[in-house]
Amino acid sequence: MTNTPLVVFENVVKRYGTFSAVGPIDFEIRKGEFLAIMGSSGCGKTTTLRMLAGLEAPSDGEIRLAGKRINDLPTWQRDTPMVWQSLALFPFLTVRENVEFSLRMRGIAKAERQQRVDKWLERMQITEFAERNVAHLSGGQRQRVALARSLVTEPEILLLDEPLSALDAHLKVRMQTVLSNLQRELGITFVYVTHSQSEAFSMADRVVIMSRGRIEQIGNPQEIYRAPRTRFVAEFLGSSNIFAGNVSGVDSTSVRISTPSGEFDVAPSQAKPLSKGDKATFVVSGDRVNLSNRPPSNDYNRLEASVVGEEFVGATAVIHLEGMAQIEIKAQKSHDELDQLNLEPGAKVWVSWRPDAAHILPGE
Ligand SMILES: Nc1ncnc2c1ncn2[C@@H]1O[C@H](COP(=O)(O)OP(=O)(O)OP(=O)(O)O)[C@@H](O)[C@H]1O
Repeated sequence: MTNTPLVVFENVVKRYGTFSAVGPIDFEIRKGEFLAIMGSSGCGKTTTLRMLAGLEAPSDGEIRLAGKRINDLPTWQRDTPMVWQSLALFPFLTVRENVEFSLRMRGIAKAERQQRVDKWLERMQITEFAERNVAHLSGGQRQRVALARSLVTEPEILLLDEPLSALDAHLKVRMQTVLSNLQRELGITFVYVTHSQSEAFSMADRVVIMSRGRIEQIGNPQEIYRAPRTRFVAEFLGSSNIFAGNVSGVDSTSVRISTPSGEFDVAPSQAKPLSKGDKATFVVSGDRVNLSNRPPSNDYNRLEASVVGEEFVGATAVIHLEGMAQIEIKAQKSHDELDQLNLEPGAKVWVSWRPDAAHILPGE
């Protein structure tokens, strides 16, 4: 992957009548990267991808591919093939004919077509099904045909719209590995739209998080997970311990924030320098809070809360608590740790955390 932008979205807006579905958005897609676009239903992910594919024209702004404006370039003149969840294979054609299709459309001679199709059938491990009708393949095999059909023209960029969402969990994970390996080996830019945090975070070099047609954050998975920019991103990632208030004091090592649930010290944020009186919102992830039935002996941030209930999540459990001013707190702990505590519903528990376990949301 390089830092050279292959695609640039500049002030791009898509309106349907008076409804603004996307934008304005500004972002770049780097050459050779695996970029995932994620967000909840209706946030504009597919519309963004369709604009890049040429299936929708932007209402405003400019999209550039390799430096050239492509707003009005028809789909068939751009090298931006797309793989959908439905795959859109031709049901009346064989695997070979499906893979060969776009080479035929480009007028490539028969001998070369055959050689390129054979290479891709082999690469996607579907040679043995070459003469079979695609209607008679399993979901995973059809996925491989769809990928071979898109990649046989060796495009610079491949667009994927929820390609794995119809597969069962096991096959999904297997196809994630196929996709990641393929992308790395080929060095082709992948733009991958998904609802799924685990898909986006396990495969992508960078993730774009969208909400209501706008970009909330763009960055690598670790950055986004450790340092969400906005309340939306924090909530989207399931980090539910969110405190909002006003800065009541600042020194070189911490910022004191006064909230309806108490006053807390938070490590200063380089992305958002704060002064007394400013509004501030911070998050503490559930796995970074400590629980105890007695007041903690350290001088960490603390608040008293009562137990609402317990939720089992495999090897850990999430304890739901409620503190002053109805603040909801979630603490994620191992079963061993929880065995030491009284967590009957209604029991009083002390919740504490270190100032550096909290993160100030710079976008709030
Ligand atoms: N052709 C259209 N006419 C009118 N509104 C549209 C059209 N296409 C999309 N929209 C609206 O634009 C918004 C964004 O849609 P889009 O399909 O891009 O969302 P999405 O994030 O991909 O959602 P999902 O994950 O459910 O597919 C939605 O509110 C949708 O209803």
